[in-house]
Amino acid sequence: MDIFSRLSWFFKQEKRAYILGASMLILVGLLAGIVPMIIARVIDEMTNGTLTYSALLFWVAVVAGISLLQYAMRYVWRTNIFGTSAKLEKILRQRLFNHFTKMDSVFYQKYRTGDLMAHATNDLGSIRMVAGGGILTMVDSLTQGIITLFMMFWAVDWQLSLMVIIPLPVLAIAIRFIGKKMHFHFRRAQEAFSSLNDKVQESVTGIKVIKTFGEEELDTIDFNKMTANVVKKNQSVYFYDALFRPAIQTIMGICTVIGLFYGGFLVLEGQITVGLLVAFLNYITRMSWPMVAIGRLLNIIERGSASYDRIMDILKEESNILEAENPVTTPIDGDIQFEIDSFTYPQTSEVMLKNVKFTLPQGNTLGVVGKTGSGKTSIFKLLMRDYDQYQGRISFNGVDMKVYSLDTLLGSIGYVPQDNFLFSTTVRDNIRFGNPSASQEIVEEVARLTSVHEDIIGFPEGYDTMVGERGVALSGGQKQRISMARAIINSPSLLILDDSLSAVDAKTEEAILEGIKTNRQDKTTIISAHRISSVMHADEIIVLDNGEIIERGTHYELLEQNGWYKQMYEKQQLEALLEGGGEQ
Ligand SMILES: Nc1ncnc2c1ncn2[C@@H]1O[C@H](COP(=O)(O)OP(=O)(O)OP(=O)(O)O)[C@@H](O)[C@H]1O
Repeated sequence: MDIFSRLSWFFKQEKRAYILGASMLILVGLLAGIVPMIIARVIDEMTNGTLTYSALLFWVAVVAGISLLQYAMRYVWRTNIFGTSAKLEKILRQRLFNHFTKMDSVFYQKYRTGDLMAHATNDLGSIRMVAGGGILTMVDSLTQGIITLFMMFWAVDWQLSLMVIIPLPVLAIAIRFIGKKMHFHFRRAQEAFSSLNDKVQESVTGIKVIKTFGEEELDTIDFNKMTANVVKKNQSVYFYDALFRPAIQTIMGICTVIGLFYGGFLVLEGQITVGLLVAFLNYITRMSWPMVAIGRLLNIIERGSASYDRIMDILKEESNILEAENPVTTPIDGDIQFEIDSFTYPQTSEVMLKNVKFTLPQGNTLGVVGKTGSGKTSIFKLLMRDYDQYQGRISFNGVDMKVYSLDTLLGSIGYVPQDNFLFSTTVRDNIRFGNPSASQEIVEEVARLTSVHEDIIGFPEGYDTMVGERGVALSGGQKQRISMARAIINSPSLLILDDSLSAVDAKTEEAILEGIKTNRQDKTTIISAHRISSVMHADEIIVLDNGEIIERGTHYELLEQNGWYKQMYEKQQLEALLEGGGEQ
């Protein structure tokens, strides 16, 4: 029941709808409670021989009128209670989504995407059930139970009523027991089903890999095992489900037998009329719903509480990246000063960046090279404030980056990640994602700059071609170049190309770098790459190894240092020659 008080903020906010809905429910219950008494009266008049045609028509009209009235009232309570509960789901979903957009990398490392999706769907659905079906079940069963018991005790016979309700507590206990078992098995069946879902998703996404390894058969066996498991778990649910209704019917049957036996006796004794006995038997059948409802309500509450806890736990999570009190919102520009003494990823112990320091004057280009895992992307993550817990300082134009508002900071940086991601929309909208009102001319201009325009006009529908979630219809190089165009369209003060040229050939790479250079004369660019040709024209190049700068300088200075850079350069030159590309 605690969940109702925890949701009281919502019930207060929507009290009008709930009061109206609950009032209608109570009225429907009251009217339903009257009908058996009308039937009793008609039967008694029949048995007494006092029933006239007009009286019969009158009572039929009354019952029909009650049914119509109930129809209208049921419509009102449904729209009010169920309609309002959908609002709660919407409010929580918005809060959750808003929260997701504010959270930092640490949060996304802690929670798996699949789990977050499940919270945003299943958990919110369970909470909505509390505010909809839960409230309905509680008010309706209480009303129906109280009204029915009242009519049985007051309008029929209290002794007869007492005799009949004796088995009801047994029913309540049985329902609770079976309900608990069902809930337990239902949860296990759900878990099995969600694992099956994950499996299908993974298999479909990785189907190419599965096929190339010839693992279809094993994958199918795996899938069949999981399906069998889902069936097994569901069978347990059906087992208890099969006990549920018969248990209710049996106990209600016992109640009816007692009612008929003792009620018949009272009729013979002349203590109650036949009509009242019929009404009484009708009331007995009406008692089964409140019994069922107790079990159902407890289930709804249990699930809703667990879901509410999970959602609140997520909402309680705070981002480690906090906005400054009075953040600077003027666009960032000027020289970049990157002075990191040390940086360690949260939940790890190894220092990732050690003494990485560089100054990048506005308009210059910095090249970052180094072995895989040497820390190149880590530098970019810090520049984009993915992590704050480092020793050192990063400043733009002498102002600590933490002073800028996050929107300003990130709005001034164009980032092209290694694993470029395209949205499921047209090529055009992907390119102008950061500037939806950009004209076709501007879109084409940046597409030319990143050498992808010719490719796009060759697509079936040109710039209107739809791109799948991961751009399945496009080559890796095309995806890279579209992602680059998307980053460039806003002329960001700082452009970061994180190994973004790896899937394009040497000639295209040269054209793109040349385009960027002429287009971004007074803007700053950082390029990380495994191919030396991507960075050799930079104003400064740093070579990272194990999170430390081991060499730095211009291309020619680095060649003179005769270290890792020179070795890599010569190796790559040789490879290019062997491939027939020769000196670029
Ligand atoms: N979120 C994280 N938590 C813990 N360790 C991380 C995290 N992200 C990266 N690392 C580790 O930091 C190291 C450097 O990774 P980084 O991505 O900066 O390397 P990189 O030089 O960009 O590599 P590559 O050239 O392969 O892209 C790696 O050992 C990686 O495992």
